[in-house]
Amino acid sequence: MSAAATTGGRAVVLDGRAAAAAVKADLAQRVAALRERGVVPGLGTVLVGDDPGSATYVRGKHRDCAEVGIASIRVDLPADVTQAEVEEHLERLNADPACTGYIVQLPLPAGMDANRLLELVDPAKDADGLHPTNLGRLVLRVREEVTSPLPCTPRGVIDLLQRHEVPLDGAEVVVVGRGTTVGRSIGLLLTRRDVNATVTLCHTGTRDLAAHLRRADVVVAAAGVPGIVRPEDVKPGAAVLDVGVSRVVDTEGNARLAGDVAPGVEEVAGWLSPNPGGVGPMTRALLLANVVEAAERAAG
Ligand SMILES: Nc1nc2c(c(=O)[nH]1)N[C@@H](CN(C=O)c1ccc(C(=O)N[C@@H](CCC(=O)O)C(=O)O)cc1)CN2
Ligand SMILES: [Mg+2]
Repeated sequence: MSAAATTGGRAVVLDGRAAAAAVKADLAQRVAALRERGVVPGLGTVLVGDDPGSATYVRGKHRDCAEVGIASIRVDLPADVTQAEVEEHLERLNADPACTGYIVQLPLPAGMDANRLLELVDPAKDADGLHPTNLGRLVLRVREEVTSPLPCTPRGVIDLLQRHEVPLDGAEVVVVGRGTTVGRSIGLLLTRRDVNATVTLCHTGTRDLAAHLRRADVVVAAAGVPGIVRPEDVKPGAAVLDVGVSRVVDTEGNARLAGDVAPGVEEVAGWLSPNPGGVGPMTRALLLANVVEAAERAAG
């Protein structure tokens, strides 16, 4: 990406909206080519309960699908649906030829066994790249091309860094947070031989987070803890990606969303992916990429 927008501080913005638009423009052409061959990629979403954030993200996914020509299948279920009923819906999506990929929106209501549901997704239709078979393939394939779906947010983080030519070969990457969608798997991608970074995964049990952050060339902040990455802990010139998001209520009772990166980091970092406008749009774009790639593989 050539235009080097800045954050108002010294850091160059890792602009996820612009990068996602480029990814989607490429996908739209590939979808058109598939459609010419009679293949229509279709994304299914399974949303359980009434979490407003999750509902917004799912709506956004279907808007994205319409933008690139992917068909949409929505399964919206009430919060009191049983585990067995959700599992039946997944079996239906597994069997439905119109659905070439699908996701189970996370988090699920308390009491639901999310891991069991993720394991029920047909690995060939696993648009989130979170099925154990696909994560296992990533573990095995350190050198050769991975031809199974990859986790969307980690893929988006690396794509965003590479588009801005942030050096990763031999770089010290510190990931903060060990959640399912980012922290647990991003090291598997960053340590593949074609990327070749060194990765430290920090979490709530890490004794001295600041010491890890201070030597990082790249920080991936995905803890969901507002402001956990402070300017005084960032190495000058480092790349910082603000992935985590939390809802905070200020002293006047107004709710707002807050990222994991504290104000002032833009004065120290060399690159900064903002929140919003950084990794979030890339997560959505790479989800579409997984759907298109699955349809291309199925079409042969
Ligand atoms: N099954 C999944 N569940 C969840 C995932 C996931 O990848 N798969 N990630 C998050 C939620 N998420 C997608 O599902 C997601 C969150 C936020 C954004 C985003 O683009 N955010 C914007 C800001 C909000 C907005 O403008 O609407 C941004 O960062 O600019 C995309 C995807 C947890 N669950
Ligand atoms: Mg973002």
